[in-house]
Amino acid sequence: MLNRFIGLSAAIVGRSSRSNGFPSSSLFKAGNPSQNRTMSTGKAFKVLVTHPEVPQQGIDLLKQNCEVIQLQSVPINRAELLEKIRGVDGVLWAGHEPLNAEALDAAGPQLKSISAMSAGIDFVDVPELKRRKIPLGHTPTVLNTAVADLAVGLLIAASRRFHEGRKKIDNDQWENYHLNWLLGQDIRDSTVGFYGFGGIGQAIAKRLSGFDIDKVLYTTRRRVHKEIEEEYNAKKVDFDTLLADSDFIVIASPLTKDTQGIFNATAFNKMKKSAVLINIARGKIVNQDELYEALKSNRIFSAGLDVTDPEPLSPKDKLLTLDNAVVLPHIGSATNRTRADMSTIAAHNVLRGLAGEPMLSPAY
Ligand SMILES: O=C(O)[C@H](O)CO
Repeated sequence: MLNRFIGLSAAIVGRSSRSNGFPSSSLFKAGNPSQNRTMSTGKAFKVLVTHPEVPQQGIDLLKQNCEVIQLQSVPINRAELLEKIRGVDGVLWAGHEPLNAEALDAAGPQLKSISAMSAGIDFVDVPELKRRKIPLGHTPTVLNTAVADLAVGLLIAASRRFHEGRKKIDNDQWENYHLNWLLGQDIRDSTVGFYGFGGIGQAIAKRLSGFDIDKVLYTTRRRVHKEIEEEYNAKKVDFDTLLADSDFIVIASPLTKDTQGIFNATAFNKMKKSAVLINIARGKIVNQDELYEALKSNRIFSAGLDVTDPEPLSPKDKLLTLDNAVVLPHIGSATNRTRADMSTIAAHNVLRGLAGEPMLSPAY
């Protein structure tokens, strides 16, 4: 029965794809007539949901077929997690708590399906999961638009000095009698460079095409499809060219051992003095001390960061003292609809893994 349900859900996903390739969460709500006709009431599996605030859409989906237990503490209490994970068949892993051998050992050998409720999986010991042949899902794509919207917001805020302007008001330094007061960088006719040009990068490029930018450069391991390059007037370049030629650089790549710390003093020294750096990916891709120096000395113009190293960032962090750094607390995917969709996709991943079928969004 579970197999029949999951097969049907795949068909629903296929039929209902929006432009980002993911379904509307409303199609998966309990009470959807298509589902009710085919759902089993049997609770064949036990699934742990690692966070009490996972949106109901995902929980309802799991509950139709599984016994669901849910952690109760926020922030996640590791001891509670290690206790409640014991004996479960599947896990919807929400949050960035380390998913490693300790957790897998605590679960036991029957564990057969896990999905993160995030796009990034840098908190997962992937080799360990692979070694144990446990499939892992995640939730990319569905958060592209929310993260892209935020990236554009950061790009405007950092290039037009929103943070500094607000501080001027707070400090009673309103000096607009100067003609060159708080002048920023233009977006029109600019070159925007993407470090990483997957779904999120492309969603940002799509939005920026409405800002009359001149061209898009990107640095990735593999070239994107020719049609995508044509759509965004995008050209693949090496890292040094990206740094030297871009007016705006947007970091939109996963954190890996190759990308960790790649935006360092050497990189900043190759950038234009007028360049604006945006990071919506992971804080550790940037060497934050060296970014601080580059911003403080005006070696680059400004930065807009949704992610930092570490997170949470201390309120006393020196980065926050800078006029030319706009810093947000990692809220790229934080919209109601996106969170609901993430829970839905993660629940489908878990169910499919339990059924021994390919996940909707496998992480490997
Ligand atoms: O990776 C993700 O899903 C976002 O950064 C939120 O964690």
